[in-house]
Amino acid sequence: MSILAVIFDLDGVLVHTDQYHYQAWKRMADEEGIVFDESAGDRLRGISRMESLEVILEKSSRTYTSEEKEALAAKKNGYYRELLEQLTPADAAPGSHEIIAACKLQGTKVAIGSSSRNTPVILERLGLTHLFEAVADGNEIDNSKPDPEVFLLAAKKLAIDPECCIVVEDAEAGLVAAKRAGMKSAAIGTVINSPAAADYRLHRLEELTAVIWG
Ligand SMILES: O=P(O)(O)OC[C@H]1O[C@@H](O)[C@H](O)[C@@H](O)[C@@H]1O
Ligand SMILES: [Mg+2]
Repeated sequence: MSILAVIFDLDGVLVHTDQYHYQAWKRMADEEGIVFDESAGDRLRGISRMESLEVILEKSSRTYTSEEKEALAAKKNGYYRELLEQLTPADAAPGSHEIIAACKLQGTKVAIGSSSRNTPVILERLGLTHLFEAVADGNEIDNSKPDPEVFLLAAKKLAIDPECCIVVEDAEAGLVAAKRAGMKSAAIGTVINSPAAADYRLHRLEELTAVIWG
């Protein structure tokens, strides 16, 4: 089955906002006196804001009410949005423009499949919004990765069969979601070193051209 569409995860694939997520959670965790480090940060890749908070609170000695949790998540998102204000088109990950341009040239559709509710803001700041035929994000789904919902929604918006899509992901949760969606997957970033459910491993985004077109 040939590949007719590429569905890109956003944070940690097309832009380094995975680092901003980490910094914003770290600021919140420090204020709460909760231990949080980069390996814990890797567990948050791909999962929703509230699920991320639950992972962080596992290390807390006290319990939080749901109102307190909402307040902590909102605080983190405020810190994160402050960091997003620094983003410019120059912050698109190396190779992003090239791989999107190659897809356009070949007639391969491109979409975003992200758990983030900040996706529209990030794409705007990067000046990338107009390049995607479909965007599926955290504002439109009930279940975040590893559930396949966001990728299936992207494929539906593209009107392309899931089996003709390849997902590019930096998160274990996202690779599992791609598999559950019946899609191919390519891992990039630190996840390439773990026994993830990926069909391909990329050291650079440009390597995707060889995966799709040989
Ligand atoms: O808080 P946001 O922007 O809606 O992001 C939700 C999730 O978006 C994903 O893209 C990130 O990998 C996760 O770490 C994050 O928790
Ligand atoms: Mg990601």
